[in-house]
Amino acid sequence: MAGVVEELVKKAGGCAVIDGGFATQLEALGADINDPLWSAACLITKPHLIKEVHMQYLEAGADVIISSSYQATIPGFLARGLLLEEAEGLLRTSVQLALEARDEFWKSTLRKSKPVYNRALVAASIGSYGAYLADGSEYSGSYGDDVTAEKLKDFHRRRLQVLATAGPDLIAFEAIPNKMEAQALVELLEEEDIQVPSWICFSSVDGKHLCSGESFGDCLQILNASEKVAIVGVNCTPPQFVEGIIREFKQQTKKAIAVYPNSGEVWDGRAKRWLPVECFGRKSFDVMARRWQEAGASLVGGCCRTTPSTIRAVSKALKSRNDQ
Ligand SMILES: C[S+](C)CC[C@H](N)C(=O)O
Ligand SMILES: N[C@@H](CCS)C(=O)O
Ligand SMILES: [Zn+2]
Repeated sequence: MAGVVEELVKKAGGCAVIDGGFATQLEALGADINDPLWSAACLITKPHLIKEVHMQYLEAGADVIISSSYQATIPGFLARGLLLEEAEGLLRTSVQLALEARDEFWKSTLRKSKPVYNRALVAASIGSYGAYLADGSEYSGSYGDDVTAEKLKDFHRRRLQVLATAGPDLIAFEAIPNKMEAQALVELLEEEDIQVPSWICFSSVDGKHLCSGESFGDCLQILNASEKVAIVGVNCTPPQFVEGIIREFKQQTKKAIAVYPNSGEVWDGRAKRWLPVECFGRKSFDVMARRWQEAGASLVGGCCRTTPSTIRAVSKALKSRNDQ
């Protein structure tokens, strides 16, 4: 584990808390994210809401907050009519807003007599190529025959460079749905010699494979070989699968494991809405978070359709255990 993460996990008593659904909470605050840029549209239209969401997750007890750049891509911003410098500026803004929220929150916490929080880390989010396509392929892993690892590296390269130099503590590659993209990211981290420690989290729809149907074990072998990857895990995956996934990861890797599942609802990529298939709320997350820690996760949080109240419950469950 990278030093900075190791220190945080230790301070958090063995399991650090990641924030919850970022886009979900932006919507709850009134943002319209029905947009090809999804939550990243708010970098243009409503940056104050982005900071507000970060503040709410910090207040809820998050030890790690994830920036608003999941679907912020240079081609996406160019298609919106922005200039290259503007697009790169918005990527930097996404990290800046999270850093500002972290620093302001930490300053206000230090003024309180009994600190119950840790100084949070900021992870710069990088969503998959499928997230950019906005066609549901981040949950199928099917990018078509013309997409190669080289093409994926070229897609990710400049955004990674810009975000890595914007001052985050971590880079968070989120909801990676297939092996080719995992391989491309590991190669890119080496080629660009990125010094900021990374996590790479996969998405899964069946709890046994990546969304593409490929094996976790094969992908973990690729990640295990890279010193640039500090943490591996799953996100935006139904929570009922997470305990089994942690147990499988434990057999396949020595790296720290992060899990931050969604609520169990399923994204309909065509209709662009969540289907309430089986929805787990904060009460279930409270119980499950303890089991995930016992199974070996070092970082636990929530993804889409989880909220600050979910994260408050997770934080309470994990931190109260440490006080015993
Ligand atoms: C994590 S999914 C719900 C993100 C949204 C998707 N990439 C889209 O733009 O439709
Ligand atoms: N960090 C992103 C991940 C979406 S899958 C969010 O929470 O909106
Ligand atoms: Zn998600």
